[in-house]
Amino acid sequence: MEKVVFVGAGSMAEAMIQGWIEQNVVDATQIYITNRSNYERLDELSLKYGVNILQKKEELFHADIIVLAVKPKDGKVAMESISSFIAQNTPVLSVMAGISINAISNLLGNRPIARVMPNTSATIGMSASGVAFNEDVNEDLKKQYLQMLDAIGIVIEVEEEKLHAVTALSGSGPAYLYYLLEAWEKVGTEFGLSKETVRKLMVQTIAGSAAMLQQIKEEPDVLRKKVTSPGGTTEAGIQALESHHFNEAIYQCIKSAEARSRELAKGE
Ligand SMILES: NC(=O)C1=CN([C@@H]2O[C@H](COP(=O)(O)OP(=O)(O)OC[C@H]3O[C@@H](n4cnc5c(N)ncnc54)[C@H](OP(=O)(O)O)[C@@H]3O)[C@@H](O)[C@H]2O)C=CC1
Ligand SMILES: O=C(O)[C@@H]1CCC=N1
Repeated sequence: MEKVVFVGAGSMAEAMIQGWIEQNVVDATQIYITNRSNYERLDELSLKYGVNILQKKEELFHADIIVLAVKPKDGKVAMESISSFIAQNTPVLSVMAGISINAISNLLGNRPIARVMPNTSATIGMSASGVAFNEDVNEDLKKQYLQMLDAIGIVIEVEEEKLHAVTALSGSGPAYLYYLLEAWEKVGTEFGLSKETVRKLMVQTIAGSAAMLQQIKEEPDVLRKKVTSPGGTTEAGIQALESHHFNEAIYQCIKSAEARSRELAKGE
């Protein structure tokens, strides 16, 4: 991989750039970035990671891979602006939520396309990514794509249709956990603990629970029951979650996010 061009240099692009550089997947000198108008951001990333700023669109002709990392609403304009500058077979990797492979090939022509749904934990090599490929991605390229995605976390190949669900679950997932932590910090400080103490306790609680699920191959409900003493504190807590319709809230959360991904796919 000689030249990787990011079209859109926002937070997801930065997460991937940082992950790829730190995991030695792509050298900073091989990465080129471009934005619509935020040149300060390009300077910032260039200074921080040593990546190159794309000077003119003609340079896209020499790209080995183009990463589309603009917001879904900007996808059409961004693709139209590069379509006449990219070589016939240059592979495209898109992280745009909801924008289908079909929509991408309609604007950029038939070519190898990977649609990826990473999450921001790519920054530290901990993304949980889903990926779908079109039929123009041959086995060698698929291997290369999977290696790149593996370097920023774990990656699971799914049917394209299922990327809506992946987006709603693991794409948005970090935000749900941060939101939960915000709520824990609010209540913990109401009980007189400092925010720092609650943060330390609960971040370790999240990390420990995730590690338990990974290392001790037991179902979440089995692990939950081991925490829950009859008539104890956890039972009281879970009962409160149930009476406040926790399951329904989570169901609606994922359903709304999945539905929004489908709307984005229709350009709404
Ligand atoms: N953030 C997340 O957790 C995740 C995001 N995604 C997906 O990643 C994509 C990017 O999201 P995110 O990084 O958060 O968004 P940001 O808003 O942080 O970044 C988008 C970037 O795209 C640039 N841009 C917009 N229009 C164009 C254009 N026409 N040509 C070139 N660059 C352009 C913007 O530059 P300027 O400021 O100059 O307009 C901006 O730097 C989205 O499609 C999202 O669905 C996927 C998984 C997780
Ligand atoms: O909120 C969004 O649309 C993007 C997709 C997944 C995470 N962030």
